[in-house]
Amino acid sequence: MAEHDENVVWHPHSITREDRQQRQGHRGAVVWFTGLSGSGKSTLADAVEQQLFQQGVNTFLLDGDNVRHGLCRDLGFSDADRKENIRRVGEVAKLMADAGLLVLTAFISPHRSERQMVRELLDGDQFIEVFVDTPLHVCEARDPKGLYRKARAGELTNFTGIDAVYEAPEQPELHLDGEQFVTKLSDEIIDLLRRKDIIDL
Ligand SMILES: Nc1ncnc2c1ncn2[C@@H]1O[C@H](COP(=O)(O)OS(=O)(=O)O)[C@@H](OP(=O)(O)O)[C@H]1O
Ligand SMILES: Nc1ncnc2c1ncn2[C@@H]1O[C@H](COP(=O)(O)OP(=O)(O)O)[C@@H](O)[C@H]1O
Repeated sequence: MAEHDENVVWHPHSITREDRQQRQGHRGAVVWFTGLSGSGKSTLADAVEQQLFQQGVNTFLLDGDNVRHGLCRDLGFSDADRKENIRRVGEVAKLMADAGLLVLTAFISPHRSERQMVRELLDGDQFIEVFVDTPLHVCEARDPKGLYRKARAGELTNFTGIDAVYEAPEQPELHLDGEQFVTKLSDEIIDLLRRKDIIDL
């Protein structure tokens, strides 16, 4: 892949992130959900987005399943492809957060190094890592898409938690017990966003 071109120069713009935040009444940030397939990332991100949207926050939800139909349709599930998936999503999330949106992302993002890469793309308090910690046996029992069954049957390889690694976050901003009720978990997230002064609802 082509590296950064030294002949391409960054162009400063007159309207700043602060200008946008002032108009919108809240800060731009990225709430980054990570966890096994079936842990509840999409469900939770959707619940949080609904609450925030109804309160007038400008939100956007980037979801692995959806992004892989478009922006990342050329990528599979090798380590290299997952890394590129997260790199692209991280860059898009950053652009959206700079535009003032409260971005929610729901990607397995199994590797610490890639989550760290996204963290470093953003300002310190703009990246909120939420670990949806649901035990593998619970995710496997839920199996809403039948993918664990296929992985166990050997019909699907490189499946996270079965024959591909999931590296749990060591110091996430929020560590959630994914077996609790969705309403309780989404309240915990909204509380954190308030405490961090990202929203003021
Ligand atoms: N091999 C393998 N491993 C894991 N997941 C797989 C695989 N193949 C397909 N799927 C489906 O793709 C969804 C995960 O995509 P992500 O973009 O979130 O993955 S990653 O962050 O790049 O690891 C994931 O969605 P979620 O269940 O919502 O997590 C699966 O439905
Ligand atoms: N907190 C929860 N308690 C019980 N079931 C849940 C919870 N969160 C999600 N689920 C269910 O688990 C399944 C997987 O959730 P999903 O949000 O698709 O996970 P992910 O996006 O991490 O793959 C779905 O059937 C969903 O309804």
